[in-house]
Amino acid sequence: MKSLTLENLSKTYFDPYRGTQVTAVRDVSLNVEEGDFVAVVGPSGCGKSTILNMIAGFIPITSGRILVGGREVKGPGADRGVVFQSFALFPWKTVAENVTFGPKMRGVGKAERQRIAEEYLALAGLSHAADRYPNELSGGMQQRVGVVRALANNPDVLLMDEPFASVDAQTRMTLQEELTRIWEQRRPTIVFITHDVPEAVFLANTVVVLSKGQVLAEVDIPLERPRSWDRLVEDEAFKTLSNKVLQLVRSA
Ligand SMILES: Nc1ncnc2c1ncn2[C@@H]1O[C@H](COP(=O)(O)OP(=O)(O)OP(=O)(O)O)[C@@H](O)[C@H]1O
Repeated sequence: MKSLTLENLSKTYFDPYRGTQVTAVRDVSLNVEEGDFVAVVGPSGCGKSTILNMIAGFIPITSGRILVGGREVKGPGADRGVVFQSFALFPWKTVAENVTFGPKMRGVGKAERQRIAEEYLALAGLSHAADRYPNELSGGMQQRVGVVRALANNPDVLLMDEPFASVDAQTRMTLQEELTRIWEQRRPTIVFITHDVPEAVFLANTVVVLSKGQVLAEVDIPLERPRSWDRLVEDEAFKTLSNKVLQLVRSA
């Protein structure tokens, strides 16, 4: 795992309807320490996905720099793993084969792939589903496979764009608890994008609030770990922090 640094990052799109340039991200600087967990929130259109897509290397940056472990990155790379809300597991591959697809592409041998599958499926509580196919899994299980598939590539930074937005509320809370547990065990460097303020506060060490493409605030979340909804739902510090972030988002 490595640190992630954004230096004066900006992105301008050409809007074909208006025939003008639109600045989606303006001069964003951010430092995510190695092994840190940062959530990014903000109203629709504030530039969250644009920032994540630039970090992933999926879209070119207009100006500024992105550094992973102090080294400037340009374009996509296996050093940055990405988990989206809707992503495709390979339907013709089993869960274990999906998880080890990246290692296989990198030339990792069969025995080692077997070990990786066992390790990561156990991490996600999915050992029993190793030989199933994606269409035999619930939505929540598919999201779990997506998360460990990204982790099995051993990325320096894990980028997550609303990965739990499409599952029901109950499953979503379970996935959030599992992600914090996995983060505590493995300490991947995570940037997690979400609309959902309680989700951001529950998961992260720092919540970054974006407004109109700029960083409005960085809020520290010094809540104890391990975090569970049973405990935090009635926790005064959690409520106070969530309200603080919510007010910032509403003012954004
Ligand atoms: N390909 C594009 N071409 C032109 N404008 C774009 C493009 N992609 C995004 N934008 C504009 O850039 C701004 C930021 O969009 P972005 O999708 O990054 O916001 P967001 O915070 O992720 O929104 P949401 O929460 O709704 O997904 C918006 O004004 C959007 O309309």
